[in-house]
Amino acid sequence: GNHWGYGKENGPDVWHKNYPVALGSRQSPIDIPHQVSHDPSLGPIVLDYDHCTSINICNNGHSVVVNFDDTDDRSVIHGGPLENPYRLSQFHFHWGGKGCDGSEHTVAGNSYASELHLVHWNAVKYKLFDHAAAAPDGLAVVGIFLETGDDHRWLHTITDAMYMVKYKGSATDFKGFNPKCLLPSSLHYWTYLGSLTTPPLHESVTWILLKEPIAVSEKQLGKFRLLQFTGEEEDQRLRMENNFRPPQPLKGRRIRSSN
Ligand SMILES: CC#CCNS(=O)(=O)c1cc(S(N)(=O)=O)ccc1C(=O)O
Ligand SMILES: [Zn+2]
Repeated sequence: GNHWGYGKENGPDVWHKNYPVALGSRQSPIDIPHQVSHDPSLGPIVLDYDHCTSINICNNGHSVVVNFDDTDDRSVIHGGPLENPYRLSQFHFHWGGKGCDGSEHTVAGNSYASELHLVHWNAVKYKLFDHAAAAPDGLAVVGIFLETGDDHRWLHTITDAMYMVKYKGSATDFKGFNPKCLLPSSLHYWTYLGSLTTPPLHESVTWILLKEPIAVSEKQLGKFRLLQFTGEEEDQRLRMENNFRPPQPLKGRRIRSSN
């Protein structure tokens, strides 16, 4: 059928036909304006990833995803706007085409080359990820902007594995990767209540966007674009790029800044 994607016929502008919440009141991504209210009561965000266990890296036809064992609390984030610890489930990226930007959130109207999303779920309140993913306080996604510059010394482990997951539906072992190595030096952040940026677009995400981008090289970004939206058996070979949803209406929401 007409599965959702990022093309002309199945892209963000028509997602609302199958996912009416696309027109809802807390959709993501958004543009972060110049002036955001600084909330002194917002504490630091804490990422406890020391015992995290990555399992595999896969191409789900929309992005490249690294999945984690989230059967216990070995890697969680807490603090900041969160009332519970949230368990790391997976991380993935959104990016543009050659020379074009591809972040989802924008800052004062400016896009970055790419955006990394670390997806966490509230396993204190919800038994299953899917339950949390549909609950207003179910998910917490940390967003990190990628800008082009020097090579990122740790991103190589991910870009080097991409030739193994070129086609939709492919996966390969990817153990022992700790995403702490992808964090910028500052954990200052913006936070607001939003949604998944892909269908089902559930309004279940507390977004925590780090202000400081990380630098990756054009060469490393180029390896993302070797991935394909399509499966090995499909005759259409669609390069995986521009897999980002544009900013959505703020609809009166408050965005808070940590400091
Ligand atoms: C039910 C359900 C669900 C959502 N799954 S996800 O949170 O891992 C996710 C989150 C996001 S994002 N861009 O909103 O963080 C994108 C894609 C996915 C995904 O299905 O792979
Ligand atoms: Zn995402």
